[in-house]
Amino acid sequence: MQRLQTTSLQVRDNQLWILDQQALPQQKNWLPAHSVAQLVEHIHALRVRGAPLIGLSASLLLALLAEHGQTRDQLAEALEILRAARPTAVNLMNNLDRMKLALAQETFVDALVKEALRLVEEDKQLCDDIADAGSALITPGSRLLTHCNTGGLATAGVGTALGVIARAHQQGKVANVWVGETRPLLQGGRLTAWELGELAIPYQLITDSMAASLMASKQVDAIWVGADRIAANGDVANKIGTYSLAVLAHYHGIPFYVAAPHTTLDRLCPNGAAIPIEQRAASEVTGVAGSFGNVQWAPENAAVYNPAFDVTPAALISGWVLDTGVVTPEQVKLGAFQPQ
Ligand SMILES: CSC[C@@H](O)[C@@H](O)C(=O)COP(=O)(O)O
Repeated sequence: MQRLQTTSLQVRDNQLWILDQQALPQQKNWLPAHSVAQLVEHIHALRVRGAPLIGLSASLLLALLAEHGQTRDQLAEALEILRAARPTAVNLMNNLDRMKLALAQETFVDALVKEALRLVEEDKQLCDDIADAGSALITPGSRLLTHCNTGGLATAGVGTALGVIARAHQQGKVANVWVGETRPLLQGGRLTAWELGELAIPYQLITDSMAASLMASKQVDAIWVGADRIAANGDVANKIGTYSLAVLAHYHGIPFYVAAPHTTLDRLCPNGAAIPIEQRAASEVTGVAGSFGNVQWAPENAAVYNPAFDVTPAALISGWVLDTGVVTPEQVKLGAFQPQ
């Protein structure tokens, strides 16, 4: 396969490499994702993360394995293992459905490579289209709040919610970005803060629990988040903490927007209650481990609840900003996301 480089994925020497998003921003380590076992482990450890990126990395790996001579049966098995690597983000399943069609073709090696590269190119365009549609909703002088990381690290392009913010910044409309640190794994504090710094966009980092008082003191004009899955009724699964921001925004009369590509839509999922929510290890809540060091603050064997995502009901969302344009609450009620 040709050489390929996005912010956090690389194909070189006919192998897949990933930028370790658990070590950022302190370390910039490119790690091998040469086998299904390696990539699945990276996804579980959130070294590869962000709904679009997970789907793209799995598709690229399948194509590379095909080029390395794996049989159709081996690839079909690999595809199913990759599909199960992350339950909440539907982009993975959507991308792999397309790869499955390519695998069924007679010249499947060629078809898989072309399809994986097409998915990467499409994702860049989806991000650009979301950024165009979303930035039109942002008024000059805006103070925006975002959660988790939805930027170039999480996609092949400029990102989703963060792409909107970056585009609006280019248009001179962003006064400040409030970045929620996003406990427990700090995707906001580590990744979004880093990306905003690289883009020279003014931001201030807050702990998640500071959002309410910021809104009460009228320092937030709009909230922009991404999505891991959008159900047919408009409910949205996204990083844990998104729902509390939506409730707070509703109370304070602040617009709350969800930005995502159409590959995040799951028309067959009737509502948020049907979205599987990944539960994660207690150790993520009882302390920190990894490139920050190894610190445990909770008592040994503390009981922990650690869902990775929550569901924001459609009723709290002001608009779903897709690559196809802005979908309003009225359009969602009339069935815009229902099976076609
Ligand atoms: C463009 S990324 C969209 C979502 O995947 C993002 O908002 C999010 O919740 C990411 O969670 P993460 O667990 O860090 O992958």
